[in-house]
Amino acid sequence: MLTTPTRFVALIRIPFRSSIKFPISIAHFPKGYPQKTVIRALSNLQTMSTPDAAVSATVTDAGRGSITHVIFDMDGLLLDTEKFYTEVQEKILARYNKTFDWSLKAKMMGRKAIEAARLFVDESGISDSLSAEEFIVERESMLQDLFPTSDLMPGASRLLRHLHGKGVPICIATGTHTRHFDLKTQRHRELFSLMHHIVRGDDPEVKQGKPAPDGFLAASRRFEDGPVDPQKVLVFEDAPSGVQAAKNAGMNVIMVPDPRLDKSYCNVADQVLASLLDFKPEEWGLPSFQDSHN
Ligand SMILES: O=P(O)(O)OC[C@@H](O)CO
Ligand SMILES: [Mg+2]
Repeated sequence: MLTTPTRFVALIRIPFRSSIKFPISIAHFPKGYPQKTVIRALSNLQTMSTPDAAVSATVTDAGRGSITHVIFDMDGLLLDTEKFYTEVQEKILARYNKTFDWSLKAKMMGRKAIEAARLFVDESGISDSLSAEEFIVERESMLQDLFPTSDLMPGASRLLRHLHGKGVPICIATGTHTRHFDLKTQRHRELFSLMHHIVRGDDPEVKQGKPAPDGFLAASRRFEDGPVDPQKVLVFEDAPSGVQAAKNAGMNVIMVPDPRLDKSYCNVADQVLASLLDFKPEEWGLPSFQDSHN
């Protein structure tokens, strides 16, 4: 169960389909929020439907104002590609009788390739045998055949089509370089054509990779009416570095982490969801879904 810190947070524990009814306990709301805002935020939460388990639902800063633009991360968030990196990195480490664990994975996710590679060889203790550059070359050759088979994450198509259909400007800001982007998205060209624009890891305006805000700030500038007030931007991310990059850009961020990621990495995001299917657009001032996925 993932929770996020208490800053302007109503930390709500609502056990679903359980006999015990916990009272809704409010951490605290900043002074001066109109009573109706607090009540609206709580009533929205009470209508959240998440099956079967108690969930710690959080809504930060209920008066944060409505979202007008949405920026999506790609790997691990829209596309189920992080598993390919894990698989290949495990194979490479096995050659050195080492195992690849999630604490190193958590640091690498979302970063530019060379930055992630340096972390990999250094923290695995193999830099004397394999340089970061050699690791990238070897990893790329192994990923070439995997990337074109990339599947969408649950709820990705539904959310992108919903927001696009309602006229909400959406785009992507990814650490992935162009050559890999084309491979990963080749089965999903029509869906990705709904994006207003796409900022990739090798974009000239992205001087530094996540957790630097460069990619999200460049993405914000390229909307029709950009640059957009960061308070009006909602970012979706799967990686700690990406969440931090969004916060560094002054934006709102929802984290949808791999369930194997230690929850200590999930306490920076404004909201944490188990899946895009659990996202409630109306909580953020965006048009609600007509369907209900569950
Ligand atoms: O920024 P995203 O799309 O997650 O790309 C990360 C990718 O470089 C692999 O971790
Ligand atoms: Mg990602």
